[in-house]
Amino acid sequence: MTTTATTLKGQPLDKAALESLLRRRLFYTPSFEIYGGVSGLYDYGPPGCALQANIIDLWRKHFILEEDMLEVDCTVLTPHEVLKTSGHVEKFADWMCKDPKNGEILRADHFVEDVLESRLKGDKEARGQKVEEKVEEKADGPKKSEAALAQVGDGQKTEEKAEDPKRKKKKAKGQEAIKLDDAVVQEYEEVLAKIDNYNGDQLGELIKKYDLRNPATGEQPSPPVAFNLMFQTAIGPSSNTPGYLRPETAQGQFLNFAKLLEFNTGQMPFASASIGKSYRNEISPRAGLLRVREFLMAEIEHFVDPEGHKKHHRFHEVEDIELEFLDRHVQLSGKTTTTKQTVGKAVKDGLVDNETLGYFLARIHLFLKKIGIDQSKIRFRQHMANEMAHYACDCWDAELLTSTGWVECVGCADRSAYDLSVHAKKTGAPLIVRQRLDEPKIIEEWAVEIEKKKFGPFYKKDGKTIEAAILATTQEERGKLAKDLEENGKAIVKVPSVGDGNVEVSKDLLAIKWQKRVENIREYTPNVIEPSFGIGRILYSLMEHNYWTRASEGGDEARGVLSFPPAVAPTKVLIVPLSSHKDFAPTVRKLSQKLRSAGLSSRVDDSSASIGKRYSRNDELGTPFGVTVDFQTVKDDTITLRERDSTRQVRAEEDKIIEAIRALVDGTKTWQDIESELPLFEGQQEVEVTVR
Ligand SMILES: Nc1ncnc2c1ncn2[C@@H]1O[C@H](COP(=O)(O)OP(=O)(O)OP(=O)(O)O)[C@@H](O)[C@H]1O
Repeated sequence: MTTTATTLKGQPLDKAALESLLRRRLFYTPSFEIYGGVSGLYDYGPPGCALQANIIDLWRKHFILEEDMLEVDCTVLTPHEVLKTSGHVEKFADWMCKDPKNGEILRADHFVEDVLESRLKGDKEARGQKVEEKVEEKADGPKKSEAALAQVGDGQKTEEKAEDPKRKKKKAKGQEAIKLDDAVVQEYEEVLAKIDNYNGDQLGELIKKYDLRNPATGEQPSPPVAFNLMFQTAIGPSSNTPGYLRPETAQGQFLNFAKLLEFNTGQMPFASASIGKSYRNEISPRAGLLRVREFLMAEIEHFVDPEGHKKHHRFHEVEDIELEFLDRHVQLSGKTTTTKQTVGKAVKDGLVDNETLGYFLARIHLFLKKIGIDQSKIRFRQHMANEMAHYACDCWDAELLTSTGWVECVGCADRSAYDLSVHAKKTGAPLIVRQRLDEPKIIEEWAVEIEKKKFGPFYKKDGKTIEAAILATTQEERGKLAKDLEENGKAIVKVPSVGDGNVEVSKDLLAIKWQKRVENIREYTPNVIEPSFGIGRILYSLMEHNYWTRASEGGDEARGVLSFPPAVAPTKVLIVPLSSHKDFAPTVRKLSQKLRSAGLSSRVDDSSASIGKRYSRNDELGTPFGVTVDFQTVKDDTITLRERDSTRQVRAEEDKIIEAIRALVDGTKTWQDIESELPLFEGQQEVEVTVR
């Protein structure tokens, strides 16, 4: 697998050049910049919006339409009660520590990671080895990238500022070349491989054990404390309904489960899906779009019967797809080596727990491939036990390799029956499936019969608690109670909250009988498999994976190209009139109209720049096709069509060219097909031709 940051053409990635392009072309920009900006908040400009809309469009087709998912759009504002029940109020937190000298707030795991990595880097330098730029780093990686992009800072808190001068000092200091013992190097590497698995105490121990100090001040930060990532608010003017901005779209989907099941005429399995903004008050967001405080998520909740090993009826369609797996045992042994194998084998061998989970991992892979993510830069990493969210029982992340290392872009968790169960328990709403059985089931079991008239008056205020405890007994416990009642006329029931916890019951207050009953309906709480996509992270990775540079003809400055697949490219066609001659205007208008009618977005560039310059401007925007209107067009209605990556051109009548573009955008034809169908055009000289 690729491990270094390279462009699409294998060139070393010049991140600063890419970021300058993205800023210049207004893909995205720091929010509130003229007020100094706020870390972790970004606005998208026109190409960014179009790119995001196209990714979402493909996502909808690939998942919602393909699988008949039920789309919902739930509110961002969420009452406290809901997120308390789901466990987010208590557990949705990261570990944070503070520099005692300058008050800088640090995310504990990232701090440990940063310091150990810079020590390892210093060691490599001391040994005279080549030092690669941060390829195994997490999303909050090299902060310089964000500094270059954003120059953000809200002017309030030290940790909020992107271009923190102390950070520079920290980097400079962190890179000192000091040789470490081989055993220490190995230990550091092991810690880094399982960095996501440590809790707050363990991170605190690592800070002490390795004497990790903030390079900005030379101080050891305070012991890590939990910091809840949710933004709190109050709903309504009286402020008596506390709430939060949702940290995920999932809860709205769970709360609507019963209605969605009914909408689906009671059929299982089924999936709901939602696309919308989520909010997390990240401790120190410094990695551009990779870690922000407001971001677009696309989430699927696939509800499945837990009986029958969570089989999936379309698993056979994906079982031969090969993925790179990084399992939890490998990480725990301190390594990051992946294994390439088919999803079918991974499920068969138990590496991936079940078919439904495996099905979605493969479908995620296919989606990422479709939108143009580099195949050699995708891996699926299994969560380690401590790393898993409080609701998950197994979890795999689709990670993409970027210049800041491997970044989780899609999480795919088996949330078991956790969410539906806790909400049902709290509200009493039946978040269950009632399945009519094909054949009635005869069930033989111990059943409790309570003499209500005597039981209540006998136990008075404790009656309800004791009854609940008896009804909650297992079959085995009931068998023992039945035996005691039969032999002694009385028995002891464990009820911790009453008296000394041992309550005596007698056979005139209740009976426990061996009974047969017929069951026609089976009730169960479905399990949930949840693929959860962070669209911003995918979008940023897509930009890095599709970026490359080609030399201009004069050999001067290399020009950036974003080779997005036509389906996701922000604009599909650039229309370039040869000059501003008035004869071209009607043709350009007609052509734009026809492209619009064919559903193809286009932009006209009738500036006075050379044709080559105008094309290269649009190469930076990732526009895959260009058409030139010249004097020949006015005469015979023919236009040239230029393909962005090869810069090759064909020439044909307008309608044929529009049809060719349509086929190229919807993926039914390749450029090679078009070249074999339409005459090549070689009359036009391009400014840039060769790949550096
Ligand atoms: N702060 C963020 N900025 C941008 N995208 C995010 C952020 N947090 C999560 N995401 C996206 O949402 C997806 C699902 O969220 P999930 O809760 O699984 O992330 P997470 O495990 O908390 O991420 P991380 O460990 O990187 O903080 C992630 O795969 C990621 O693409």
